[in-house]
Amino acid sequence: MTFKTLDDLESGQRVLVRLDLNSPVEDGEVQDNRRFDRHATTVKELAENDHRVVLMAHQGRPGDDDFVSLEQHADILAGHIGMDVEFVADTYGDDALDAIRSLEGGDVLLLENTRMVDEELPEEDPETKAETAFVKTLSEEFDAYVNDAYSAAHRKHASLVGFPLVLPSYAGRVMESEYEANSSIATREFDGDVTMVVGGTKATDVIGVMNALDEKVDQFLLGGIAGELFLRADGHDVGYDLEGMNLFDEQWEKNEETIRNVLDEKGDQIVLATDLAFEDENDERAEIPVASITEKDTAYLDVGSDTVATYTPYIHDSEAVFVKGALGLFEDERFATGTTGVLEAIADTDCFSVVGGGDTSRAIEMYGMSEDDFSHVSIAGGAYIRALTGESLPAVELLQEN
Ligand SMILES: Nc1ncnc2c1ncn2[C@@H]1O[C@H](COP(=O)(O)OP(=O)(O)OP(=O)(O)O)[C@@H](O)[C@H]1O
Ligand SMILES: O=C(O)[C@H](O)COP(=O)(O)O
Repeated sequence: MTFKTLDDLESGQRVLVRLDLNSPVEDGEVQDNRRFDRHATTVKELAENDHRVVLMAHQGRPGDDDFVSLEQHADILAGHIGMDVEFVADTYGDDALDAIRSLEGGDVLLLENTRMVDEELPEEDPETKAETAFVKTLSEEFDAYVNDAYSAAHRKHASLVGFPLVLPSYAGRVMESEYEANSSIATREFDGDVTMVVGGTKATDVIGVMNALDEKVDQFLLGGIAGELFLRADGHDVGYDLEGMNLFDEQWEKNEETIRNVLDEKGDQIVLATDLAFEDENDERAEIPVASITEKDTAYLDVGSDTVATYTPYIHDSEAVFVKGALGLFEDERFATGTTGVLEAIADTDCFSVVGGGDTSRAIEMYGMSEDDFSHVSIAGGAYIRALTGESLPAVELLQEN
């Protein structure tokens, strides 16, 4: 491990901890999710080592519906660690400082949403962030900084890159495990086949992964919105926006040439869906072979069962399988077959497997699978894709320099 961890942290200190508790919010209700459960390990360990633990996190983006206070997050987190989590609706003002100074060893306090601080969001160099009033004021109150927010590590925000320049810094347990697993595709050598399952909504994610990993990966199995755009490039009447949709055509305009080039250059490594699923006149799942599609008149919401049957042998014959992005609208049970079919094929083997993508990894718990069926289930999305493509994660690099 190339950074200091909690094993290196003397007990009984004043510790400022950055988590990523960014969660789905439905009608103002913050939804519990695996991020709370994973970060609870770090928080509990710090409290049990008699530290005065102060937590920072963000929720949503200013102006978005999910941009809310962290008050609910404190209660959800408390439920996961089985301890009180005090909340103060302030980040670095007098209320926050008073709350911080009144803590005793083993206490846990959550500060307000970091994105309510003007200096937090602009992506700036760590040196600039270290000079902000936010970082300078808070860092005076602490002996150490712990960054556990791997899934936000691609952001050059003050709470992520400002503190490591002014406080001794350590990786939390989530940071450790996510870094280890997500960098493994780049750092580990596999004797057998390596397979990547790539889907989801963003063609640029799929293109980035293929361009970065074509030397490492033997086959890319495609699905989702991105997979349909590759089918469109392959000459099929799919991957088009129908009335009222905005999933395909804008991406196609921006990426057509790149998609065609990737398909030409890496075609022997790319496996496309052989059939797709849609909602029939009875609102039920129906499937159609891609070769039989001759009209641009249907919205396809999943890859079909024949595609799963085609993809399964690749997975069974692989030493390592990495997943990024869902193969269908898995949130609707009728269109979960592609995503769950592939995940079950992975679970059936003892290959090294990493499942990533904030939305995709939710499919595991939604459909009764266990995280233990996989080597690692990442809670990161954008950060995971950057790890796979070898792009920098500024907050991780700063921990390594500390
Ligand atoms: N054919 C499809 N039609 C509509 N939605 C789809 C389809 N295929 C996949 N999706 C959607 O793609 C989403 C997952 O893709 P996304 O690009 O968000 O990847 P992720 O890695 O899971 O998330 P993130 O990158 O945001 O962490 C799912 O929520 C799913 O509903
Ligand atoms: O949920 C996430 O992907 C991370 O928390 C990053 O959130 P952001 O994309 O709003 O920076």
